[in-house]
Order: sequence, then structure tokens, then C-alpha cells
Amino acid sequence: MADRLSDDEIAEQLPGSWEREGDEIVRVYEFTDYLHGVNFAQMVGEIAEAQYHHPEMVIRFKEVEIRLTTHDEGGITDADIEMAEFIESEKTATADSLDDVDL
Ligand SMILES: C[C@H](O)[C@H](O)[C@H]1CNC2=NC(N)=NC(=O)C2=N1
Repeated sequence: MADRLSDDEIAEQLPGSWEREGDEIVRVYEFTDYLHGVNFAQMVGEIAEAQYHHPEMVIRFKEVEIRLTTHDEGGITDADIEMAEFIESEKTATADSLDDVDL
């Protein structure tokens, strides 16, 4: 398992639109309706299973909050950054179908 990243490494590597909050990286995705958010969460879940790295997800009306940290290391590692980048790339690729209002 990867080691925890330094504050500078996190700041440098954090994908755009993601924020750092303590030992987590966070992004809120907005949608035109509730079910697009639900579908998006399903897609993220499939990525998580494939990567075997699982975010906390909160599905709200017209938005989904994704939180990533590496529990086994007690902080933010490359696995979290890579997962965020993967989600971003999938989101961009599927933006049309998800009517994303916040790319
Ligand atoms: C045994 C350990 O729980 C597993 O290797 C995986 C499962 N999914 C995981 N997900 C996250 N976010 N952090 C982990 O450390 C992690 N570990």
C-alpha cells in the first residue's frame, strides 16, 4: 500500500475541483436531477470495486459528495489521487449522459 503523501505533494497532485479537508480529498458533483446523481454514484462504485479503493459517498438532491482517504494508511495516498483522477476522467467521458451542470 502506498505511503501517505506530504502536504506539498497533495497540493501539487490534487485534481482540479477537488478540495483537501484534513485526511480526505473531497469533491461535490452537481446534476440536473436526483437520478443522474444516483447513476453517477453507481459508476463510482464500480470504479471503486475495480480499484479496490472505496470512497465515502453522500447522495443528495441533485448532488453527490465523494470523499476519499486511505484508511489503511490513515491519510491521503497515491491511491486517493488516482481514484479522483479516474472519477474525473469517467465523469468527463459521460458528462453528456449525466447532464452534468458542473464539469
Ligand atoms: C483490507 C482493506 O480494507 C482493503 O485492502 C481496502 C478496501 N478499500 C479501501 N478503501 C479505502 N478508501 N481505503 C483503504 O485503505 C481500503 N482498503
